[in-house]
Amino acid sequence: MTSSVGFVGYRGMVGSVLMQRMQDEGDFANLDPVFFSTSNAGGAAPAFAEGAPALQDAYDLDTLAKLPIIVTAQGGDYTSAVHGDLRKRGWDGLWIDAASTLRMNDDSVIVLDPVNRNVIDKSLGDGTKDFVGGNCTVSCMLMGLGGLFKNGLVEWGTSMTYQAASGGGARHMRELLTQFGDINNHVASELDDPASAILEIDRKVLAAQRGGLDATQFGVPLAGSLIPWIDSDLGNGQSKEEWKAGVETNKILGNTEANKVVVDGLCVRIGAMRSHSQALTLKLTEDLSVSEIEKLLAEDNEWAKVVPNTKEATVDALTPVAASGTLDIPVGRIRKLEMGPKYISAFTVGDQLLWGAAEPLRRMLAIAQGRL
Ligand SMILES: NC(=O)C1=CN([C@@H]2O[C@H](COP(=O)(O)OP(=O)(O)OC[C@H]3O[C@@H](n4cnc5c(N)ncnc54)[C@H](OP(=O)(O)O)[C@@H]3O)[C@@H](O)[C@H]2O)C=CC1
Ligand SMILES: N[C@@H](CC(=O)OP(=O)(O)O)C(=O)O
Repeated sequence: MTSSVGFVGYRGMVGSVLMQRMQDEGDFANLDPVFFSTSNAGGAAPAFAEGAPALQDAYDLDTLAKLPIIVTAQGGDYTSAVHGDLRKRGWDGLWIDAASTLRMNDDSVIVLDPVNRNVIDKSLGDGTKDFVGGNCTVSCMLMGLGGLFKNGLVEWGTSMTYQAASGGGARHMRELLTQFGDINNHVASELDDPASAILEIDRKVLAAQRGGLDATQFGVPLAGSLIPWIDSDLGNGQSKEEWKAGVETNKILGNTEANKVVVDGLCVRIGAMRSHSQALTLKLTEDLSVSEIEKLLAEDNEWAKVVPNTKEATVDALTPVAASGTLDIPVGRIRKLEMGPKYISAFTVGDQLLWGAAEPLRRMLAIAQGRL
């Protein structure tokens, strides 16, 4: 039996990845989609959804309230504007959301079913109605390192991230590419001349970065540089993105104050396109061998791909270029650190639009409909 599902934000960047994954998996055969728009109510539904009604007004609570399930990738402002009012009028459908707005509410669950299917199933049984995708960095880390976190083998962890431009949105990705192009244009003639002096090229690049690049989205140049701060300043030296690592990891795992794992580190924006990477230092609760650790990680879920800790395998398979556009979460650079037998390093990469955003929502919808 099919049921109606409302989709808000279907044409945005995260929404488009979600729609593509749903088409790839044949999900639309199992539901009657109703598409919403904040800007084009009455317009045509997307071509891939044959027979779907015209676009509905995403702020029309009467229409939204008729649906048993709403999936939104429209963003936090939309969630804030609509979710509370819908609930106030008694709507008790399932709200599946990509935005962070509701994530840390007591009555919401952060969804990442390969890691916390038990938490999801229990909360569905208990009547939870709000299911929210996790922060992209946290979700990608837990997909790669689930075998350690889920088995209670991590005493604490620190993650140093290398986050892609896509985390800011589509305009940020465009800005990065424009900056790369502008930098190249500044030194194109020198690059064409093999005899030109590299220090002169470097001087011109720096001059462009310091004054000649459009940095409207990121605020400062990203191309050929990096930005060691992501999201807002919490006022205690920590960025909001860094705070999410600890609180969301523990909420996803269903940990309590008694068994909470401390996770903290620095979050850094780099000039990658859509895959977030992170270098981790973990203190384990046991002295496990590297091969035992690799086995636990590889066997935890079908997407975690252990990369042997060799130079060749690492540069080939453990990069944003290798991971982007795939559901694989490569995890490598696993070795014992000099600090002692319980201290290990790891490096993991994941497409932040897939496991970092769209895929957990797609799978939550399938779980809610009893298809997964
Ligand atoms: N970017 C990311 O990495 C992640 C984002 N998220 C969450 O998802 C939310 C949406 O993010 P994202 O998909 O990047 O946002 P986008 O800006 O790509 O899309 C959001 C909305 O903008 C409107 N829009 C206006 N102009 C265009 C256009 N030219 N093309 C497409 N859409 C347009 C659409 O609404 P309409 O059709 O109604 O006009 C669309 O649904 C975020 O706010 C965040 O809460 C979560 C995890 C990761
Ligand atoms: N903050 C993330 C992207 C994101 O949307 O995160 P969240 O879903 O936690 O707001 C980044 O910039 O890479």
